[in-house]
Amino acid sequence: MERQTVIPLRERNIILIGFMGAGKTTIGQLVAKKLYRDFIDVDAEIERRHGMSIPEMFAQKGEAYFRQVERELIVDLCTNTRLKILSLGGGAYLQEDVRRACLAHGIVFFLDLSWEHWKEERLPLIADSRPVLKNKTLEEVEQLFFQRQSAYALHHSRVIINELEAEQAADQIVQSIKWTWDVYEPNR
Ligand SMILES: Nc1ncnc2c1ncn2[C@@H]1O[C@H](COP(=O)(O)OP(=O)(O)OP(=O)(O)O)[C@@H](O)[C@H]1O
Ligand SMILES: O=C(O)C1=C[C@@H](O)[C@@H](O)[C@H](O)C1
Ligand SMILES: [Mg+2]
Repeated sequence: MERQTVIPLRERNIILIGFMGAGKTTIGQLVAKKLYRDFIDVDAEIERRHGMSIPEMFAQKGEAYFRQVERELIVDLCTNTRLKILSLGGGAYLQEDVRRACLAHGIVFFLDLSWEHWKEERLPLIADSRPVLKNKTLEEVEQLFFQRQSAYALHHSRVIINELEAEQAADQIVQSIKWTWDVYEPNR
C-alpha cells in the first residue's frame, strides 16, 4: 500500500484556482512576494518547458495533449514540491486527478468572481489570448463559466474578488493563510 506523508500545513503549496482571467497569475505572484515564496504559474511553466505558447500548443498539438501535459505537471508539482505558490490554468481543475492531488497535498484557494464582473471587466482583457474562448459566442462562454463552478466549489478556502484590486485580494489570502497556520499549527 502507498504510504502518504502528511505535509505540515505551513509547508504545503498554496494553489490558486478559478475561471480564466479571474486573476490567478496576477494575484499568485503577489502572494508569493508577500510570503517570500517561489511562484510557479503552470501555464508559463508549460510554455517554458515545451518552448511554445499555449495558443500554439492548442493549434499544433490539440487541447487533449495540452490537458495531459497540464495534468502531469500539476500532479508532479503537488506530489514533489513544497512551499510554493502555484497558479493553475483556468481549466486545469476540471480534471479529477488534478483536484485530487491539489486537495490532498496543498491548500486550495478559489478566486471567486461573478459572471457579471467577469464579462464586463475581464473578458475584454483576455478575449484574444485564451484559445478556449476562440469561436465561442458569449452565451457559450457563459455556459462554460457556470459549468465549471461545481469543480471550483471543491476548495479549502474562497476569496470573493468582485470588488477587490489584485493587491487587496493577495492581502486577504495572506491574512487567511497566516490565520490558518496559527490556529492549526501554533508554536511552529
Ligand atoms: N483584481 C483584479 N482587478 C482588476 N484586474 C485584474 C485583477 N486581477 C487580474 N486582473 C487583470 O485581469 C487579466 C487576467 O488576469 P490573470 O492573467 O492573472 O488571470 P488568470 O486567472 O491567471 O487567467 P488564466 O486562467 O487564463 O491563466 C490581466 O489583465 C490582469 O491584469
Ligand atoms: O480556462 C481554460 O481552459 C484555460 C485557461 C488558461 O489559463 C490556459 O490554461 C488555457 O488557455 C486554457
Ligand atoms: Mg493565469
